[in-house]
Amino acid sequence: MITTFKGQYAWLSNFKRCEVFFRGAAYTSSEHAYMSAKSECPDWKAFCQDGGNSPGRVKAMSRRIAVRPDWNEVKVGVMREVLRDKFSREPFRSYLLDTGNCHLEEGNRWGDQFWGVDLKTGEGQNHLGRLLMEVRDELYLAGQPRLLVPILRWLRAAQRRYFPY
Ligand SMILES: Nc1nc(O)c(N)c(N[C@@H]2O[C@H](COP(=O)(O)O)[C@@H](O)[C@H]2O)n1
Repeated sequence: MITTFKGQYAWLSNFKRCEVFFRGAAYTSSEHAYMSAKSECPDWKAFCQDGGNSPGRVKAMSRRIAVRPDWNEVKVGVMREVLRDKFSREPFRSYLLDTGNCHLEEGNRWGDQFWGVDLKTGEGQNHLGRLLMEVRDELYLAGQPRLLVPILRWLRAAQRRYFPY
């Protein structure tokens, strides 16, 4: 079970610098790309595309902008799209596949119970970890014979549920 995206698993964090192409633009982390979708304002897009702004600064500034009204409905889809791009490329593709079928969750101390799991309370919906496992399954299943895909998908989900290590 991987329960924190730090140290040897820091590459799973959205704050890890990497190349991401998202909706026609290049970004220097999945956090930059994800945050860019919070607003269609050209100044905001430019701010997110500027690799000189750290992921933490982009996240902090996103609290000060007028976020699109339907953000809560679309944000999981945006994150899925961003992660698919990040992990389509090496070395991240291989790093993710090499985690096998291990359970992934971003344990955190910044109180995020939506994307991760709050280490103080043990509570959290773990949407980031769930999306990472979904993208990993897609990459894994893409290399398998098509006829076996439904069975393998079911087996992987069952294995994660009963043997998360
Ligand atoms: N503060 C902080 N430090 C990190 O190291 C993180 N990985 C994150 N998490 C990311 O923050 C994003 C959520 O932002 P919203 O709450 O949707 O505005 C998401 O990318 C998390 O992975 N935060």
